[in-house]
Amino acid sequence: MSTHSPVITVDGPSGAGKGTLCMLLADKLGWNLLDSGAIYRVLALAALHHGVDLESEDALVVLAAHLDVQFVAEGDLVKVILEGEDVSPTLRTQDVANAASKIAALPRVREALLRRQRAFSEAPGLVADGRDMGTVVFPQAEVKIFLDASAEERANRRMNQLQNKGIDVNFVTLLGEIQERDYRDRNRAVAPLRPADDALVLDSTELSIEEVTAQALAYIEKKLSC
Ligand SMILES: Nc1ncnc2c1ncn2[C@@H]1O[C@H](COP(=O)(O)OP(=O)(O)O)[C@@H](O)[C@H]1O
Ligand SMILES: Nc1ccn([C@@H]2O[C@H](COP(=O)(O)OP(=O)(O)O)[C@@H](O)[C@H]2O)c(=O)n1
Repeated sequence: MSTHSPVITVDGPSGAGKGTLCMLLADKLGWNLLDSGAIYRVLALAALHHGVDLESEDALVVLAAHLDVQFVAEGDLVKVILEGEDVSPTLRTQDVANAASKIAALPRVREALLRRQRAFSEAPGLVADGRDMGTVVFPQAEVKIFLDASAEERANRRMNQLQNKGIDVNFVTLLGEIQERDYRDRNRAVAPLRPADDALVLDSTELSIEEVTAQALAYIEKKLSC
């Protein structure tokens, strides 16, 4: 018999702080964590490795069905192993992000990845980070948060993040890429980026990570005690 485990979804555009918030929430609650963007990124990387055309939906669906990926927790970090190789550093590059956003617009690719994402929902609970967690993947989730911030602030955060890793980036290029990805994510025909009707919309433009976490935790406490 399958038992029901609670789910908290955090959706929003790139650089809004979803990954940061989800990691803190999963840690604080002792719940499982799903970084659904990593699944789209890993499929994009597999396509690039195997020379699969990013517009070939048929080939991508086959690749998705046979995707050999493992997420291995190591302390605070999650190592991503694709076909036996640790691809964690490559996975976070802008090239892979842009490729992920292209394949994510294909309906049958999204369909092929649904079961893999839902399998993360296990006791004692799940914190799910993505674009369509509250609208499509876990529409029954007990708590839904949509985390947003201005495009400029998100590009700034991403630039600092990349610079801290020693990667030199140009703010204007980064902002352009983020806006292009936002546009594709918000306007695709299937599972577009949007807040679920029952989501709390949190604008983090003027908020610190601590303030966002405190507001999210207060909302979660209220929703889970109902
Ligand atoms: N509220 C915030 N204020 C300032 N920086 C933030 C905030 N939230 C996250 N960050 C930083 O912004 C960067 C992007 O955050 P991340 O959690 O990866 O965003 P997302 O998962 O939405 O793309 C990280 O370096 C993170 O430390
Ligand atoms: N649930 C999800 C998660 C990611 N994605 C796609 O995958 C891309 C990479 O997602 P990500 O969450 O790793 O990206 P960032 O927010 O970290 O920049 C996004 O731009 C989306 O196009 C999606 O379509 N649906």
